[in-house]
Amino acid sequence: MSLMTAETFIELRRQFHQIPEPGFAEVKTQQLILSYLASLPSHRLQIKTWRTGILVKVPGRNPRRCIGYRADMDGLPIREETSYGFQSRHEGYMHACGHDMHMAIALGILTHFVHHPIDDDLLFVFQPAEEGPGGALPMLESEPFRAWKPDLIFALHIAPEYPVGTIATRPGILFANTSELFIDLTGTSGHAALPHRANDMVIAASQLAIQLQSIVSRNIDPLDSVVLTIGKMEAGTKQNVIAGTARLEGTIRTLSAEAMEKVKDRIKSIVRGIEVGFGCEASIDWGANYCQVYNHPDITRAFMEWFPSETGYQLIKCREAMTGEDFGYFLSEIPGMMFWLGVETPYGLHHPKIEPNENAIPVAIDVMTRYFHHLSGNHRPAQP
Ligand SMILES: CC(=O)N[C@@H](CCC[C@H](N)C(=O)O)C(=O)O
Repeated sequence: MSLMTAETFIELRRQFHQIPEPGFAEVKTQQLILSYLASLPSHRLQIKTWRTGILVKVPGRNPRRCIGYRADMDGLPIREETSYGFQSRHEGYMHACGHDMHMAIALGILTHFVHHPIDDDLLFVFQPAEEGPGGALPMLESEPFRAWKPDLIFALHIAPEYPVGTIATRPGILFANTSELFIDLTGTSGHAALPHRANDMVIAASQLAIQLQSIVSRNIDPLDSVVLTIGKMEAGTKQNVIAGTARLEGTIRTLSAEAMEKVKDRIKSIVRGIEVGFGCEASIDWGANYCQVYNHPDITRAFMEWFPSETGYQLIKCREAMTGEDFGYFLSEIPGMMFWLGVETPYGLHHPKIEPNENAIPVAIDVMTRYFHHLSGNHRPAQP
């Protein structure tokens, strides 16, 4: 792609980066996408909105089928610590999972096909709330999506650990099953000097956090992959008051649905034990649950065979990752695949200092425009 075009989408990414919004509140993000779309020839696009998401159809010349491409839209409640001159303007929120890159790439691919139509229809899906509570499932079930349901669907996710010019994927499971986890404990608060008249939830929560870690090491077959992370713990109100309440927030990741059930059963038993042992009350909320991302084996193998022969980029056959992605819901109904896009940066996903290499944006646009021309059996023009 030409340098000028690459700069357009890098600039758009920077604009998205400054307005990260939580799931189903992507109001400015939706507006920015709609204003960009308004700059394109309107007769080449059909647009529908669904909540804060957007569906854009680019009609083909002689469609046999519809090829879908999805980008997620939401940011994370993380305080940004990058060195960027275009940092988040939304205090306490950040695009720390690359969704700003994902949207810019989707608009780059879309723009190419507005100017260079292929035979097949294309559907671009801008999906809200990937980080939670999960926009993919309700969007998939929505009337606007059902009316335009594609026959195939693709998506990518940035990968800090791979160099720019590299992609990684695999047939079958790419990402794990996930379940959020919220546990509330209620005891009795009291004076810090009179522990015998209170029921301390700091101690109960600490015990619980440690006991939960025994599930993976003692209850799961060592040959299965499971992660249980408590990412946030809160208790009490002041240093000299015994805490009457505590809350643990976390996430569970498994490569099989059976392991997920087993982990949840064990959590219920351990939480019951804490209730009995500490004489407190506990409640569990499983929050948002995502199914695994399962890449269609034939489609993925075909992509992996095509990729090295038709692009100058490097392909890695990677292992499964314990990250989650509600794109798995699209793949549970529509054949397709997802891949990692190398953005080479020392900080990982969800880190406040992550600075993905923006040169990956034209790489991804180049790969996907080439691939959609190939899928549609149409020659791609030399200059996009
Ligand atoms: C790619 C990525 O980082 N995705 C998120 C998905 C979050 C799912 C849900 N909110 C949870 O925490 O279980 C991830 O954390 O893997």
